[in-house]
Parts: sequence; structure tokens; C-alpha cells
Amino acid sequence: MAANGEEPLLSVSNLQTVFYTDKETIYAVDGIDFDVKRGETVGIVGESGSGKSVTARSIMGLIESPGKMLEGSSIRFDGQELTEFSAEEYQAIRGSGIGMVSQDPQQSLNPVYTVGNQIMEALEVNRGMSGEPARQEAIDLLEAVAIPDAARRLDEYPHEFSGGMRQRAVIAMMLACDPEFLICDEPTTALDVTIQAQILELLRDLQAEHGLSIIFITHDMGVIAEIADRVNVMYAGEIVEQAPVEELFADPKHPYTRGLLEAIPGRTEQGEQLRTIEGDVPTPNAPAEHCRFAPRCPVAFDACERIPPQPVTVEDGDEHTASCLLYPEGETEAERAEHHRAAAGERRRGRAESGGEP
Ligand SMILES: Nc1ncnc2c1ncn2[C@@H]1O[C@H](COP(=O)(O)OP(=O)(O)OP(=O)(O)O)[C@@H](O)[C@H]1O
Ligand code: NI
Repeated sequence: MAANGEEPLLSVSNLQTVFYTDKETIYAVDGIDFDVKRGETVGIVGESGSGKSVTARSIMGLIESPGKMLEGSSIRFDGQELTEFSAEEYQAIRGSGIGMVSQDPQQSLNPVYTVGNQIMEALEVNRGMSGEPARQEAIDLLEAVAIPDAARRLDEYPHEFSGGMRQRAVIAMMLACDPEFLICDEPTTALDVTIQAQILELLRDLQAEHGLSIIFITHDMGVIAEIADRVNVMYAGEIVEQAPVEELFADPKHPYTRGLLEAIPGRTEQGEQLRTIEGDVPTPNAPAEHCRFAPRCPVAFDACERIPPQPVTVEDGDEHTASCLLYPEGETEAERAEHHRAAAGERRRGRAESGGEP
């Protein structure tokens, strides 16, 4: 529940998305919970392979065999349970309610149609516009995303656009669908730092103007600092820390978050890939029986190898949580271990009741 008592626009709870491969089951997203309130930007940050894109694709209804969302997963959007949607209902909501901008704008733009045709097509499908009014609206949208000389560029093909301009065109196409909600999966990663900053500014402006809610996925803590109101830090399929952005930077609690922050050169520079915590993200191929970060954690102790950490509130209020056996603060190691063991047991029982694994 949002602090002001308003229902969040999106509520993800106990989302478990797995992939069945020949030799194992990959728990790509392993029981995550988070909300997005109306008009806010929630960041999801973590190294490669932590489950960020699978989270986005789960929300968008784009998980295909051998992938599956397990029973007990819930994605509530604007009062509707998306996990119960049919393919057609999902298609409709992808058209009008939820838009996605991915790292590769090629995926969203068709090379054989002009940019204008594609935007006008979206306007026709979603707003019933056609002819000259649709063309004028398409020009307005290209102008809204700061594409110069919009009327002329409307008749160009995607390959005639630079990378940054293509990404803007994709955002314009999303806006043609009038979404309430935008999922941006590393939309600026392939772009140079200046263009990246411009796209971030554009998203902020659009948000202010249209009241958009945004999930913004990135490896880059610098980008998170610029764009997010609240942040989910993901590691190996789990959210290990959640906090308002200022608090995350001022007082990170999880050793993984601390590692990510230490990896930012000068903390403000953008575009740097995080790769300085020694070791790699493990592929989760079984439900968590321990802390998945423990093998790389500088402060891990015995119990971390035996108990799967559960979210603990680490500041006043309930907005900042860390899933780590270092918390609750002020308790002995044995007390903390017991706290997490009990919470993990409760979570397992909850899952069993709702039909999820294990
Ligand atoms: N179709 C698939 N089949 C099998 N495993 C998959 C599939 N898609 C994703 N995975 C696995 O799920 C895990 C999470 O992948 P995901 O793409 O969500 O990571 P990510 O955090 O988005 O990483 P990146 O920053 O590299 O984009 C990885 O271990 C990945 O190998
Ligand atoms: Ni990804």
C-alpha cells in the first residue's frame, strides 16, 4: 500500500519465473515483491544475469516456453491480475496500458516501414486516428521527443536514424499508445553518455507531463541516481535491498549494494559497467537454501550458507528493507539467524499454500 493510502498502479508479489532446460530448472526470478506507485520511477539495478529483464518480460506477458511463471505469482496492474490474462488480453494491454522500451530499438521498429508509418499505425490502433490528423499527431510526438525537423524525418526509415534518434522514435511510438506505464530495459546502455543523459531528461519530462509510472532497468548506479525515486537491487533472481534512492546512496545496507556503489568511479560518472565485485552472479538452479551472495560477500558468516535471508526493515518506516543476515541490527548473530530461519519457513508455507514451488 502506498503511504497515502492509494493503491499502487503495479503490485508484484511472490513472482517466480523459471526456465526448464534439459539439465536443470533455472529460477531466474525467485519470489520477488515490489510496488510501483502512480507517477513514480522505480529502478531495478543489478549485474548481468540477476533477473532484471526476466522481471520486465514477466510483467509484459512475454515469457515463453521453456519459461513459466509459477503458481502463486501475482502481478496486479490497475486492479487487474495480469497473470490470469489470456494472450489477447495481454496483447491489448501491451498496446494501450503498458509500453516497453528495450536496449535495442531495432526490436521495436520495423526496418521496412518509415518511422512515420509505424507511429501512425500505433495511433490508428490505439486512438482510432487516421489521415492528416494522425500525421500531424505523429509530427507532434516526434517533436515531443526532441527529434529535429520532425515533419521530414517522419518519412525516413529506421536505418536513416542514429542510435539515439531511433531510441527517441521508439519512445514516440510508445507515447502514441498512451500508456500509463512504461518499462525501460536498459534503454540507454548502447548510447554514448551525452545522448544517454538527453534520453533520461526526456523521460523525466514526459513523466512530469503525462504522469507516467516507469520501471527503469539498468546495471548503472549512476543512471539510477539520476532517474529513480525508489530502487530494487536484484541479485541472482532475488531483490536483496529496496529503498528510496537518496537513502540507498546515503546508507546502503546490503553488502551487495555497498559493492555496487563502491564500483562507481567517482560515484557520479555514467556509462561504467559494474564488474568489480570479484566473481560472477550464480545461475539460480534450485530454490534458495542459503544466501546466494554469500560466496562473494566480504562479511558472510556460517549461517549465510544455511539460511535463505528474508527482507528485514532496516530504517524507520517500511520503505527500506534488506535481505541479509546482518539484520535486524542490534541482535546477536544467533538471534538474527533465528529471525531469518523463521521468516523463511513462513514464506515457504505461504508458497506451498498458493501452489508455488517448492
Ligand atoms: N529463455 C531463457 N532460457 C533459459 N534461461 C534464461 C532465459 N532467459 C533468461 N534466462 C536466464 O535467466 C537469468 C536472468 O536473466 P536476465 O536476462 O533477466 O538477466 P538481466 O539481469 O536482465 O541481465 P543483463 O543485465 O545481462 O540484461 C539468467 O541466468 C539467464 O541465463
Ligand atoms: Ni537484461
